[in-house]
Amino acid sequence: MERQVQRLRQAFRSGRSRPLRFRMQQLEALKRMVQEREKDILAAIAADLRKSELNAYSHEVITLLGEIDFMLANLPELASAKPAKKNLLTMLDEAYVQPEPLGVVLIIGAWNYPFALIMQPLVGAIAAGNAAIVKPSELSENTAKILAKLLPQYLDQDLYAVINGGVAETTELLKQRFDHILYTGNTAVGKIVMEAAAKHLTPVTLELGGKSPCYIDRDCDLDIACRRITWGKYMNCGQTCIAPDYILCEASLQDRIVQKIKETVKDFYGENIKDSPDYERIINLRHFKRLQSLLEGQKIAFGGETDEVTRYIAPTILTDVDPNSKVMQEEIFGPILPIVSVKNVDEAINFINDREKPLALYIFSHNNKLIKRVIDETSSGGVTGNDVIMHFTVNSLPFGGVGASGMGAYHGKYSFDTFSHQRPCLLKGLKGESVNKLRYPPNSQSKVGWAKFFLLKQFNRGGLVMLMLACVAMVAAMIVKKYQALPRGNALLASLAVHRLRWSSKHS
Ligand SMILES: NC(=O)C1=CN([C@@H]2O[C@H](COP(=O)(O)OP(=O)(O)OC[C@H]3O[C@@H](n4cnc5c(N)ncnc54)[C@H](O)[C@@H]3O)[C@@H](O)[C@H]2O)C=CC1
Ligand SMILES: CC(C)=CCC/C(C)=C/CC/C(C)=C/C(=O)O
Repeated sequence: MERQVQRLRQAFRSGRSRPLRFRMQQLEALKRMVQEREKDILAAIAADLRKSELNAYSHEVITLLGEIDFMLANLPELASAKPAKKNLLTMLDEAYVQPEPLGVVLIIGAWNYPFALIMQPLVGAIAAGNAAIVKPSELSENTAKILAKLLPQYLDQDLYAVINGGVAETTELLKQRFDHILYTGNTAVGKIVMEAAAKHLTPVTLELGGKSPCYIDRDCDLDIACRRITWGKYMNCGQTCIAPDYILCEASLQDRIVQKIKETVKDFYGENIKDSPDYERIINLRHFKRLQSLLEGQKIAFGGETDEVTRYIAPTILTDVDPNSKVMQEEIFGPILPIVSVKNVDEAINFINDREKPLALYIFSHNNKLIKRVIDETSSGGVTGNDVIMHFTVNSLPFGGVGASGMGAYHGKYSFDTFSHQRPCLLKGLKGESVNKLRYPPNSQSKVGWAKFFLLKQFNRGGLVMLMLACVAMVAAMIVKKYQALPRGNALLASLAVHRLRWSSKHS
């Protein structure tokens, strides 16, 4: 592994990944890979999650293609140097922020959207000019294999590599030095990743999980709310990091919500859910058993059927759920939807704030003021009002967690920024030493006064133009009069002195 990382580092050092033309070529190649090998990719995802090819395309390919197209269209602008505001001391210099690639980055993916969670960050890493190693989840082994087969066929093999394996291989990989690590997965492993990264002072983006609450207000269209919640909760069999984890509502709404979700499930998946091509399965036996254990002792208002052989768990709703029960202590990550009663929105806000900051928060209400209030008085990675999941699809929004649900963000511009260093550059000429004397020893009260004036004085555009005109006029007048009493440069200081005196009297 050490040699593999070194090989990538050498390729990065050659500078090959930096030119925009190269980055665009690699992104085009990635797009070609997705288009030409679509069937193989969808078949791999389908095999891992018993997902229909149509759903695999909707869940994992559409947003990826959008991300690639965004980068292709915006890369020149994203990668360009951005001029920076200057102060009086650097007025004549060049100041700008130049994004630069970080180096060799590591992307570790999770199994629940095994293709998208590797490919979307990879798009950002390539766009920003890095070399990258990707480590797909071993639990979604078919997708891991197809990534290892296809990526080297389409991308530069010295700059981008796939390493497959489980805990042992990832542990070994994490001993290597990277310039950034983006990890997607559970919080416990997130801590392991961060600890390993700390040994090399490597920055991390942690895309973790958590329990994303969904508050349904009394003043709401329950038909629409329940249809949207049913879609977001049961898609991918509840194995979505931003699925609504549980519902908070007034007790009087509970039965109507159950009834409407029940009807929607029938509309979506038919009478025999097991036969629906749109309903997935639990990834493995460990997770299946974990989910089964969450049902113990609960009041099952709908669903609850399980089948160990096929790892099927029916869309399930639990009512009158005790906030202290097991199902409310851990992220569910399966098709089980608890409803917890609260008296009103104040109690809902307190309920949310009493727990770890979630990855997503959903609020359904006709009342926009109420939605804004819940947003203002809580914290979460992201929010969607009157829908679920959809903020993930807007690539102008940063996607990521806060607190226990993660750190850093990606998607669109934010992916580019995550994998870039914003390098401040100030290019000065070698003239102007008379002004520079102000910062050279020996120091004096007068020099401090001048330094304060130059660095702290705020000019608006008009003020700056007036000051410059005043300086030019004074210098011109002095030249005309052949006024030589002050050495060159000090003439400029003299013109500024008038301003400084006025300013100092206000700020001393
Ligand atoms: N914020 C986000 O964007 C997303 C977050 N998630 C979260 O991920 C979780 C589900 O994923 P997991 O079951 O964790 O997926 P997982 O079991 O696939 O693990 C994630 C990655 O960590 C690696 N890994 C596992 N144990 C490790 C160890 N001891 N040391 C080093 N590496 C190790 C795995 O090889 C894998 O590549 C949920 O909590 C979910 O909410 C999932 C998808 C997106
Ligand atoms: C057609 C349509 C709008 C599909 C939505 C697809 C979507 C947002 C899937 C979630 C993808 C994802 C990677 C989730 C996660 O991180 O768990």
